Amino acid sequence: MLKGNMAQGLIEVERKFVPGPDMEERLQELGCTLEHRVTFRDTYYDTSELSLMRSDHWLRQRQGSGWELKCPGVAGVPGPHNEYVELTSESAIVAQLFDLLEAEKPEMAGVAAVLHPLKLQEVASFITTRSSWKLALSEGHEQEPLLRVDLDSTDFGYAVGEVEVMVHEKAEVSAALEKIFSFSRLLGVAAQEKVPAKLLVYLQRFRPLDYQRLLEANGLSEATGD
Ligand SMILES: Cc1ncc(C[n+]2csc(CCOP(=O)(O)OP(=O)(O)OP(=O)(O)O)c2C)c(N)n1
Ligand SMILES: [Mg+2]
Repeated sequence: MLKGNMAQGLIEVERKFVPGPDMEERLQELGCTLEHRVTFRDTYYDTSELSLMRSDHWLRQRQGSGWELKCPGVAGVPGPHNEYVELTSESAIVAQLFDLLEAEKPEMAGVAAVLHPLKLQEVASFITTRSSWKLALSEGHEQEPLLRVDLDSTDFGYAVGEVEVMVHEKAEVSAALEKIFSFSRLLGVAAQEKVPAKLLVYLQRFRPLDYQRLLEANGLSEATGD
């Protein structure tokens, strides 16, 4: 489906966890430094049949950073983590959308211009307040991909953390997973802990019929723990 990831987008390898009350202190003890605190709105789009989400593709516009399409990853390592290719170039996103939705691709268009012809509508919109942490690198390891931790809380009262490494190639995924798992252990995250994405909790609460549809489509039965 996707060819070289270098040109197309980065691979996000991540693991979510339930943040405890003293998580920020714990991160500092473990050598993390605060990068920033930000607040942004995410708006997700799909067809009325949820064609994108049902095939594990997630299209959103994030306030301040533009369009993004997360596509299922390529390494296929099973476990309590996620691996997605993130497309952020509008032309790559548009090309992928037309591919997925089997429509005739226009010569040139931005994502906003193709929403209507592809029958893509807003399905969720919520605000996240995030603190972003990064693990300070030891000397001589400048080449290594950075480990990041985000602590998120949403305007609908859900909090989730994630330990994340971005890599360029499939071959780097397993090393990234090692890092994520060993750091998660230090954070005290239970080995098989599975924590739902903000969007899935949003859909379950506010669009239960859509949520049900998603569950039926791709076995997300454990997504929000019921
Ligand atoms: C059980 C289960 N969980 C998640 C998924 C995938 N999924 C569900 S919603 C979804 C889209 C949202 O992804 P997420 O990482 O939760 O977003 P966020 O942390 O806000 O963005 P970032 O800043 O990291 O880019 C995905 C990939 C799945 N298929 N199954
Ligand atoms: Mg994430």
